[in-house]
Amino acid sequence: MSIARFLKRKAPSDESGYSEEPLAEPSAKRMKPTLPSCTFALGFHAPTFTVTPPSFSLNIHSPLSGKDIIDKDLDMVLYRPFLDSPRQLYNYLLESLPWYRVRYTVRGMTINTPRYTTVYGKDMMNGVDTAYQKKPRPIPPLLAALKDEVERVSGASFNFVLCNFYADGKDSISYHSDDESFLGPDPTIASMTLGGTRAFHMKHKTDRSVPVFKTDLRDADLLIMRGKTQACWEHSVPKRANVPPRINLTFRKAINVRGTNNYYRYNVGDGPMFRYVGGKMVETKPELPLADLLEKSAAP
Ligand SMILES: O=C(O)CCC(=O)C(=O)O
Ligand SMILES: [Fe+2]
Repeated sequence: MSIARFLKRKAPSDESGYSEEPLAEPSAKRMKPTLPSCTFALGFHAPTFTVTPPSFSLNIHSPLSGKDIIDKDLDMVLYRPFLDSPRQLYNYLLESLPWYRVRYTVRGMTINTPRYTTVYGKDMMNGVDTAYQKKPRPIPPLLAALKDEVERVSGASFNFVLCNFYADGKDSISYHSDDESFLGPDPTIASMTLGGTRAFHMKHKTDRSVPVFKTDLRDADLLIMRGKTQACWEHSVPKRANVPPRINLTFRKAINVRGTNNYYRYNVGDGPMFRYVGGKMVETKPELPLADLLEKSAAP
């Protein structure tokens, strides 16, 4: 559904659960999903988004079966596909989410994050908002519904959804592991792909005799990384020529305030916000109405 079509609708008066401030920035037990196919009512309170959310079905693929990917210190399960008919979800997230291109400084060096990011959630300490450097944003109902399904399948629980958008092959994430202490020991991280296929590489941190693990991640894939995977391996999405755009959602559990502060700092940041309008990213402000944005996107 296009944003233009959303615009014609009025916001319901009870759409009060969510508003965005101009923000300055797990060994899992596998379970069978109890609902092989679910229809979600997709209430989605996007920031400053004064339109009624669309309603469409998200169908968990049935029968759902995961493929184990096991190597030295590596413990993963790949559900391919996790969802049937993911296209609407991809389009909706791309057009509804506020995106950021975060720039930050470490040891005097300016780093430009080479992809669009955004984040929702709050750690399990669940402090008052004033305890945080940036006000945590509740997970919108659509992403919360997806999170519920991912929790059901992975047996893990999550309180954060990190979103990446790789607009083209120049966008990437370099080798890293999601092993910060604020995730607790041996965190389970669930990673969902929507849209284009991208290469996904993994390497053992210390044992150079273990071959690099190379796969691709495809539309509607759900990769669950667990056990010692984060402690012992790094993963990356390398730059590529001529690849289609891709959204990645990662589901995680942060155990303390430090995790929340870290996630907002590096996935929202202090810079401008972008929206995907009329087929491209347009720099905007949270308060700018979508009609203005559409005009801006139409400008040459
Ligand atoms: O896009 C992906 O598949 C990986 C994303 C990732 O590793 C991260 O956000 O930490
Ligand atoms: Fe990661």
